[in-house]
Amino acid sequence: MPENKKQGRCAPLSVSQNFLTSAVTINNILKQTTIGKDDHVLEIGPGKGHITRALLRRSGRVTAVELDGGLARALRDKFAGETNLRLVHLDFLKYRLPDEGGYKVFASIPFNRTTAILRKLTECRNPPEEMWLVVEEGAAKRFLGRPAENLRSLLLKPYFDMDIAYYLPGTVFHPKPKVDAVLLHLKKKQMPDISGGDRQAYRQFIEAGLSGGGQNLRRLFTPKQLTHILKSYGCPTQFTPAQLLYVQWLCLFRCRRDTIQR
Ligand SMILES: C[S@@+](CC[C@H](N)C(=O)[O-])C[C@H]1O[C@@H](n2cnc3c(N)ncnc32)[C@H](O)[C@@H]1O
Repeated sequence: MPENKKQGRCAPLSVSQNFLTSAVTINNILKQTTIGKDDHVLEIGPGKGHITRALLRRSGRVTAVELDGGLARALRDKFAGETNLRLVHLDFLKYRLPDEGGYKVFASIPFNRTTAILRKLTECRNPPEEMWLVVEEGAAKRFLGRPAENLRSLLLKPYFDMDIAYYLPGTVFHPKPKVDAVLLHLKKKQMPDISGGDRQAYRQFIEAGLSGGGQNLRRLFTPKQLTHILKSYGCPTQFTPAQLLYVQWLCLFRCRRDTIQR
């Protein structure tokens, strides 16, 4: 089922309208970033424009994509004459990201669209150099592979360094959401751990390896190979996929790829 759909319908916009209005909080979280006057920043879901205003002060130019018609109209009025701002009234999932050139993303995004938004940003042809996304704390931990690696964390880690840059209690939002939020930071790796040519094979390896409780992973290697690899890379000999760390998955993938190529 598509991430944003429940019983075939998109979740209503109203379920994710938690606005960050405090200028102090917004400035505190912006201080965690590298955003400066040379940067083009993409904001997803500007809402009432509190973050947009702070981004305009700090960056070179801002593109803000808002789905809600009423908010988009109010933003046009609020920022009339602002030449460094491009406002787009559109579903971000349908927005065409820049094909080339560097850009950064800073956004307090709708929690119910987190995975779809992150996939769009990280799986496109020209991902942002850096992203700071206000997301639900639980979701951020899953992307970081805490407490255990999972499909999403393992597909992100070859290409992005990730960390939690700031913790935001629910009380800083209006209305207060049911969960706490964090500022998730992703930085594109200059040298990805997986080359473009291996991307598809890596994805298939991870998908196969995570299913079947470790049996599928074992079937990809001879028992001798597996014993050797597990020992060399410090993996437990009786493992479940959830016990393996990202670096161990990476080593297993490389061994498998080299065996096939030999
Ligand atoms: C959690 S609110 C945050 C608003 C604002 N950034 C703030 O922090 O005050 C999410 C915003 O994203 C907008 N939004 C929801 N889904 C969207 C989508 N698919 N594309 C663009 N904007 C979306 C909502 O209308 C809302 O303005």
